[in-house]
Amino acid sequence: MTFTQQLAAAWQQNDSLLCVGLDPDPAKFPAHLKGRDDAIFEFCKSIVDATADLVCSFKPQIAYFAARRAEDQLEALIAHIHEQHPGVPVILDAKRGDIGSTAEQYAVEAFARFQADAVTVNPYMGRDSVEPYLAFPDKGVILLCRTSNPGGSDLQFLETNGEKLYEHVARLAAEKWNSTGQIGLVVGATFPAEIARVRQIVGEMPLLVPGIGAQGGDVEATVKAGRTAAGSGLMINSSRAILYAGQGEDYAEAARRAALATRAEINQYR
Ligand SMILES: O=c1ccn([C@@H]2O[C@H](COP(=O)(O)O)[C@@H](O)[C@H]2O)c(=O)[nH]1
Repeated sequence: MTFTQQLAAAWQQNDSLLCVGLDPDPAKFPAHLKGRDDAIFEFCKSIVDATADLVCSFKPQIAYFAARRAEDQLEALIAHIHEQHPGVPVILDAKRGDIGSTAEQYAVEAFARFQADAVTVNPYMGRDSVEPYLAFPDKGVILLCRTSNPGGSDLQFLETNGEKLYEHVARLAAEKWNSTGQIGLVVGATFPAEIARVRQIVGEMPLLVPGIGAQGGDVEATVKAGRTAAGSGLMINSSRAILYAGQGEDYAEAARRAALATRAEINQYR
């Protein structure tokens, strides 16, 4: 099954457009996990097991694992998701971007080493920097388009040939680079008008939308701007607001409650 097919099945199976982001920060872990060698894996595994029936995808952010020399725990976590929750696709948030020969190695890292179903990629270096990921035909490639951070406007809002750079990225992705149907785009929930514009340009293409929860993006505006005619098309990411909904030993139950509430809020506007 391809990433796109898996995602469509998860949208339906779990009645969910929610993507839970796995950004494990040991400083925020409950006391009973602190000091354990496998704390990152254990923390994320409990969150995954408590929310897997409520999400359309999981999105581990590689920096949180690499910063702690915990890539082995990331590998184990993704393997756990595939074994225990096989319908839920994993998007590795790595935001890679480099010349083709190096991109080939990044693609192997994401898809062969970590066994991710999709990876985030920075398209700034152009088509040949994206192609090595597309050589893995079952995998998704999610390009940064209009990011959720305020500084994203510094470059993404520059005018080029009568349109903004993020619009150009969306158009390139939809009209020139996506002949295999593997591409999706990142568009921040903090900019609903731009989500609507991107949806206009790219048709039904899946959009990964971070920025609700801790970054304050408006759920109603996000869903209304980005949903497809079928009421899906979105992976709306929330990381900190779900992961750290509780601080005690019952943190996974608190995460489940937060995920349930977020899914319900999203579904209200589909
Ligand atoms: O434009 C972007 C692209 C990626 N991210 C990532 O999403 C999560 C957001 O975490 P929250 O805790 O829900 O704010 C994080 O991993 C970012 O690296 C983004 O926020 N914006």
